Amino acid sequence: MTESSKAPLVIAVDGPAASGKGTIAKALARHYDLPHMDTGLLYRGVALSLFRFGGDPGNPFEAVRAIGDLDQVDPDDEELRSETVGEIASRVSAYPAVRQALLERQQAFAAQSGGAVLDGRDIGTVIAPDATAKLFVTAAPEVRAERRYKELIGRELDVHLEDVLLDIRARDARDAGRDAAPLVQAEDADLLDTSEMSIERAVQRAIELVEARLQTS
Ligand SMILES: Nc1ncnc2c1ncn2[C@@H]1O[C@H](COP(=O)(O)OP(=O)(O)O)[C@@H](O)[C@H]1O
Ligand SMILES: Nc1ccn([C@@H]2O[C@H](COP(=O)(O)OP(=O)(O)O)[C@@H](O)[C@H]2O)c(=O)n1
Repeated sequence: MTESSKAPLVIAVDGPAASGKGTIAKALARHYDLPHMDTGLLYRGVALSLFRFGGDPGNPFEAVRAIGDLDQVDPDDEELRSETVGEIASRVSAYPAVRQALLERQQAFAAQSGGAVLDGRDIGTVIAPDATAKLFVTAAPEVRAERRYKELIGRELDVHLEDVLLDIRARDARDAGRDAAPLVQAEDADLLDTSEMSIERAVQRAIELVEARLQTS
């Protein structure tokens, strides 16, 4: 096969909350000079619109309607990355109609001609099942809670470690237990447990895993 006929490099990075998947996905995008999509922001955007405009996250129709307001959500809005919005995102993301309505833009991003890196919960299983490399990034819940706690404290938010751990456990259970595109490691994904890894080590390992897949693709 000649260089020009090679399939574009698509990297799927999935995993639970605060496992480090976003950090790894961004680093891979930089390393391979690829565009990156944080798909969690789409679900968080829907959640933030509902939260701001008083919509009911328990109502799938209202959640689908909020997708129409996504373009008005400021990606730098502080609230977008809050635990409250993450919690609402995990509720609305369980609705098949919400997932369906967000499917096309994620698949279009994954299918762009130059390749792409996407991170989320169902990239390797649903959005880009033919991705060149799939990583399932995880870490122990206590480690993830500590990381998220530090991140929130760094943004001067008033949070308690125990509450962050409870939120993370609740989100894990909901994301893994739902019927629609549950959080699950794709059969052909490489597991990357970052519990005892620094960011640098985790990124280095992620690159090694992608390189190994490139050798065999
Ligand atoms: N291996 C690691 N060691 C220590 N901290 C990490 C590691 N990976 C990520 N972090 C930090 O943990 C927090 C959550 O990481 P992030 O990549 O946003 O997770 P996710 O996208 O899975 O929610 C961030 O503050 C990030 O800097
Ligand atoms: N591809 C995706 C990405 C996020 N989500 C949902 O959106 C929520 C927020 O995702 P996120 O990736 O921003 O959350 P963190 O892992 O950064 O805390 C998750 O708890 C999932 O319920 C999803 O269902 N599918």
